[in-house]
Amino acid sequence: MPPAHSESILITGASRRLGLYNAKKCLEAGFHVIATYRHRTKGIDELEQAGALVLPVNMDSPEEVAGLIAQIEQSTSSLRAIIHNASGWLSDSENPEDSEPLDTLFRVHMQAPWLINRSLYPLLQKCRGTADIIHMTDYNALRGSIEHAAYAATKAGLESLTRSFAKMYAPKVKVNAIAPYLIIMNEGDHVMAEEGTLPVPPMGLEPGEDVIWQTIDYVMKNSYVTGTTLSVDGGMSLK
Ligand SMILES: NC(=O)C1=CN([C@@H]2O[C@H](COP(=O)(O)OP(=O)(O)OC[C@H]3O[C@@H](n4cnc5c(N)ncnc54)[C@H](OP(=O)(O)O)[C@@H]3O)[C@@H](O)[C@H]2O)C=CC1
Ligand SMILES: Nc1nc2c(c(=O)[nH]1)N=C([C@H](O)[C@@H](O)CO)CN2
Repeated sequence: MPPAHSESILITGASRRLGLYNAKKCLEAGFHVIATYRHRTKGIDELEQAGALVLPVNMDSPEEVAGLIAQIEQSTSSLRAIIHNASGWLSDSENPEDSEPLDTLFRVHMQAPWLINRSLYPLLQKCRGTADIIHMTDYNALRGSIEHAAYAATKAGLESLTRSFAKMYAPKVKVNAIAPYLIIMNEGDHVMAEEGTLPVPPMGLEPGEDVIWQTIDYVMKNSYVTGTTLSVDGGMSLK
């Protein structure tokens, strides 16, 4: 178990890949971790065994988000950081009359962070030093996407909330976004890579999860960075 005095970090969507990796890095750094998941995985078991408080929540449900907030308020007296990592990689619907996945991704990428940041701000204020909110957005948030327009739009909304919360919460709480290009491939990327249709950054593909942890660590250690979106894109913006 981490030291009782260690500060708490809330990270959402910690069941796999980047969320799981960065939750483990927070534990290694000596923080007490509160990790949320939707579907329990071996990774969540590992986090719990390492001393993290693991809490189930579907961020698509405002009622479940309210329940999560209440559980966090009962489990810690302060928060050092909130990392909004939970996200749905959902393709747009073929049906022009269907407003999914826009509705779902609005709730997951914007409404849930909105509710959590505003409700847990008092816990961030009780942090010994400066606290942090970090939003995981995306290289394509402001560029748009042909097949993931709802995903890109709601990530762009989250980037806008980054700047609004940064204005509201300074100087006690810094608020920043991290906008990666492709850090870890998923099914569709492997197909595109094999077909040669996946755009490759000047620094190459798949840098590994640690480049995101390095950015989180930098943001949390820098007392003067707020309201920014930090690109972690291998130079894609140069192309
Ligand atoms: N991987 C990459 O290359 C890139 C990632 N990003 C961003 O970085 C972050 C991490 O990416 P990555 O690890 O690939 O993401 P994944 O899609 O692999 O995992 C997302 C996490 O969010 C959780 N989640 C999804 N929907 C919900 C929901 N409705 N309620 C609660 N939790 C939910 C998932 O839980 P469950 O497993 O239970 O569904 C999972 O733990 C995301 O915000 C992503 O948008 C941005 C650009 C590139
Ligand atoms: N929630 C997720 N968001 C994103 C993912 C992912 O797997 N889950 N993957 C990417 C990659 O950049 C890539 O799949 C885009 O082609 C973007 N966001």
